[in-house]
Amino acid sequence: MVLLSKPSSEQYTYVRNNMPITFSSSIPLVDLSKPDANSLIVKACEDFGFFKVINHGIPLEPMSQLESQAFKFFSLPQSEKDKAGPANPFGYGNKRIGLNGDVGWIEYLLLTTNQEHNFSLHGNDINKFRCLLKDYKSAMRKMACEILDLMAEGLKIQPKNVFSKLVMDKESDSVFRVNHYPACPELAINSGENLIGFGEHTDPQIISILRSNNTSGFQISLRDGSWISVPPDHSSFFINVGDSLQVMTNGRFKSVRHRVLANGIDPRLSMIYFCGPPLSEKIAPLPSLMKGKESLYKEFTWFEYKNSTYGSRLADNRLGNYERIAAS
Ligand SMILES: C=C1C[C@]23C[C@H]1CC[C@H]2[C@@]12CCC[C@@](C)(C(=O)O1)[C@H]2[C@@H]3C(=O)O
Ligand SMILES: O=C(O)CCC(=O)C(=O)O
Ligand SMILES: [Fe+2]
Repeated sequence: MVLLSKPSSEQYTYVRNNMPITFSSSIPLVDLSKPDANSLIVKACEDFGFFKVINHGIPLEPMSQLESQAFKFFSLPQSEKDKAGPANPFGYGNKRIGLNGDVGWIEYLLLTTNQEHNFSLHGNDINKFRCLLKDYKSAMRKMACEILDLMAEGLKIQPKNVFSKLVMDKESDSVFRVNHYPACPELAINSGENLIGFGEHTDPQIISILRSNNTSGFQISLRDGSWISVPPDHSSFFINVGDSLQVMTNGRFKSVRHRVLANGIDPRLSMIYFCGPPLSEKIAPLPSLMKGKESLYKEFTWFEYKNSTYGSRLADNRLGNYERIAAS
């Protein structure tokens, strides 16, 4: 890894990564139309904290339209995009992620899921963009619930909606994010190098549902600490286990560390639906999963955890502060 300082007025330092990239074919695949989906989901969450979903029943066409609208927004002049910012907490953000100095080769829109945003996205097709966003968000919420119900089924716990009810709740604190990793002509000259687009982290929520265009860059970290690239597939969804689900399963599922490398040649566009519980929800292991064991975590609400994430750096082990040290 070498540090690349951008000349000119940009004071950001990007991490260049020229480690060889390993594409993996071993990423767990869940066919939602098959009866074994529930047990495959559980196995994938235990082994990887990550899986790919096919036969989800969500039509490609509206997703492609939403993708084009998003590309159109990101191709506006910088001054126009900045009018929708800063992403604090919602809106357009550029290069900076979070509040504590993390940067990446990225620009993004951070949006609520239960109300329409009041900032202007762009002139002409604003109604179309809004409409596509609204439909996509409700499709994601529905799919999240289906997956979470299968998860409870696979774990053989009752009621079936223990997880999904948190996302269905009208107070659910879910977030939607559209990420754009632009082409970078300067970088493209040195082929084989990458910039950190989105630095490594775990998602703090229950699960996140990711869909991207056909550009690679997304990587997950395996249990042995190695990184593998996830082959992109614009017609499938990828599910990340988040920190909250790790806690609710008392560590049986582990949240997956992931990151995005930008190759500088092909722009990447991804959309992520982060399934969050209501702010007042206590995040604690489900009694049915404790099997007489102690909780590995101190008790906290989603509000407390979310606040603590805003005080952290992207790569921090945020759950570390909430781990209960076993009495010896
Ligand atoms: C360094 C960051 C950036 C944070 C907050 C803090 C720690 C966790 C990050 C994320 C990661 C997942 C999506 C997001 C929306 C979230 O919920 O947690 C991100 C958020 C942000 O981009 O604002
Ligand atoms: O943009 C992507 O593909 C993933 C980004 C990500 O991990 C996030 O926004 O939390
Ligand atoms: Fe993430």
